[in-house]
Amino acid sequence: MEASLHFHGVRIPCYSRTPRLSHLSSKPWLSSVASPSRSFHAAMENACKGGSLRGNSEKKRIEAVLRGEEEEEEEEATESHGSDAAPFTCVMKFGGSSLASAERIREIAQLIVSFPDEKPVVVLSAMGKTTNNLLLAGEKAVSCGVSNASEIEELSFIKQLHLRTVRELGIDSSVISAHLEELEQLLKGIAMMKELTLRTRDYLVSFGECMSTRIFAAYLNNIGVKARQYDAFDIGFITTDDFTNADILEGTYPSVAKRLNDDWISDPAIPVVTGFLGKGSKSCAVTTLGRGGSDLTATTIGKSLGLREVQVWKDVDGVLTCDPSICPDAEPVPYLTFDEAAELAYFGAQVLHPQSMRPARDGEIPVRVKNSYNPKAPGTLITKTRDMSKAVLTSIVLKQNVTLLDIVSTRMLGQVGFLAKVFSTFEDLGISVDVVATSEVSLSLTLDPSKFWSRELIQQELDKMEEELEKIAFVNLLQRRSIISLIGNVQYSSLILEKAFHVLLTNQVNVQMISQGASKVNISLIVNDSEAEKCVKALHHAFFESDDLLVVVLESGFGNGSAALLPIET
Ligand SMILES: Nc1ncnc2c1ncn2[C@@H]1O[C@H](COP(=O)(O)OP(=O)(O)O)[C@@H](O)[C@H]1O
Ligand SMILES: N[C@@H](CC(=O)OP(=O)(O)O)C(=O)O
Repeated sequence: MEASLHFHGVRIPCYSRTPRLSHLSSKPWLSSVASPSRSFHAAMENACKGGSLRGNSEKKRIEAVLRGEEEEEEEEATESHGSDAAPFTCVMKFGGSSLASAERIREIAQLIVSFPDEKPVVVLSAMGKTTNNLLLAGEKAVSCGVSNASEIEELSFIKQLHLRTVRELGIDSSVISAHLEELEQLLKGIAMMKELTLRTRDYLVSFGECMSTRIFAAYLNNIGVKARQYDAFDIGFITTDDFTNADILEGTYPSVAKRLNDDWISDPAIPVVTGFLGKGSKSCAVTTLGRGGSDLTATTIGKSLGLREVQVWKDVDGVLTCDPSICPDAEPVPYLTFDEAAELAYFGAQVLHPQSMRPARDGEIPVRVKNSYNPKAPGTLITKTRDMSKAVLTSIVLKQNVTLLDIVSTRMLGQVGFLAKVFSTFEDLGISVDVVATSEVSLSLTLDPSKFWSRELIQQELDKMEEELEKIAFVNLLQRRSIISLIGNVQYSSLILEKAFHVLLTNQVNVQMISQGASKVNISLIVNDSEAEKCVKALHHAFFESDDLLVVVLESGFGNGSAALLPIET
């Protein structure tokens, strides 16, 4: 007997390759899925010239949106996504780990149709480790010579993975063949130029998401679920021009809502959108939102459409009490607030993109972190508030390889404007500060060089910063430090600190700086890199795995629990 599922009220057969939703529209969808967008081709032609995605008219349109001159259109868009007839219910975002092979893609497609009441917008990352491979291929291309560019190992790997996947899914390879050819041309261009600018790097990695979404949309159509592929840079994702780490601009929200709603109204089909990508507002070139940026794409669409929920599907059972590669016994955390999740992500938990909570918090759109390998697991639900009365510690996060800076004023006590001068130096140099502890004449702070500096320039940037600060202070720069962040309810800070310092003392670790942020969800401890993992393991054991300390782990079942620790009533 043929297995079947119901989706949007329509019965569809599992793994059938015959489209069954033709009554939803008279437009032949598959043909447009199969051909890469024209703007993409135009961009490819420009790639080695460092060209942009669109011509002048597009640039003018973006500028007009940014100036607010398309307000009428924006208002309409906002109205339409707020109405009862809103076509979409949620975003379902799948990361690279969920899309590693044809088999995984089949499972994800089945997972999507197994929620018949959902009308999702699907956001996808690149398949498996494709982004890493694209970056490696780009780096190799810089020095390998034009004649060797086609032989780069990572290029062969990317080609094999994508061609094998389309073959195994029964999709025509034309869906991605133009992209694969143009990717090879781009690598030859990089080899010829012997340089890989940040702008070209973004363009290079965009191939990953552009191909995965085309494959997935074609597969959905093949099994009878009508789908439409979108490149985010073509549907209104407007960003700053900070290549490799761009910020989403406000104009994105109404533009994306309008495009997705309008398309659905004229021809209903599940949108399959590239994660991680945008279009620079000035350059009109492809930008990326920073590693792991598809989470941000998902929450941006969630806010843009005012959806009920954003689901981010990973390869773990939700946000865990610690990075499982450090603590294999880490447990899922059932509930988090946006603030907790944002701190956790910002201070290094790879599971969520650091900026991804911002649109969700602004739009009050709940975010659910789920496991695509274990869909029945409840996952983690992230909302604006949660019952914090019993929550003490939620998660432990480690951020390694940070720089600690001790700055002591050369002037006497009471010097006015010392802190202002220090921070204006950072501002002038474009340096981001993470954790700060201060007295009147001295301060300690941590810098995260990986965020703002290209690797080759770190030392020059640090030297410049020292030179500037030494005009007003004694400066001591300490590298290879780690921030251990204790995320939870800082109302219980004495309990958390008492326990944490007991663990650190037992392990003979000296804390070099401590900071409790105004967010009331994070206490940060700075230790040497070399001791950091040992500390995290010991802290996790004490807070989450041990029952001999003065704690009891509350039931952490989804629905009534919280991953909390409480003092035992004595
Ligand atoms: N606190 C944490 N909770 C859950 N996962 C974490 C945590 N810290 C680090 N991770 C890592 O994050 C990974 C999931 O994030 P990511 O690789 O970005 O997923 P995807 O590519 O599917 O979006 C997990 O495999 C896990 O190893
Ligand atoms: N593919 C991009 C964007 C992304 O979000 O990936 P993932 O969801 O697999 O972390 C990256 O690897 O950074």
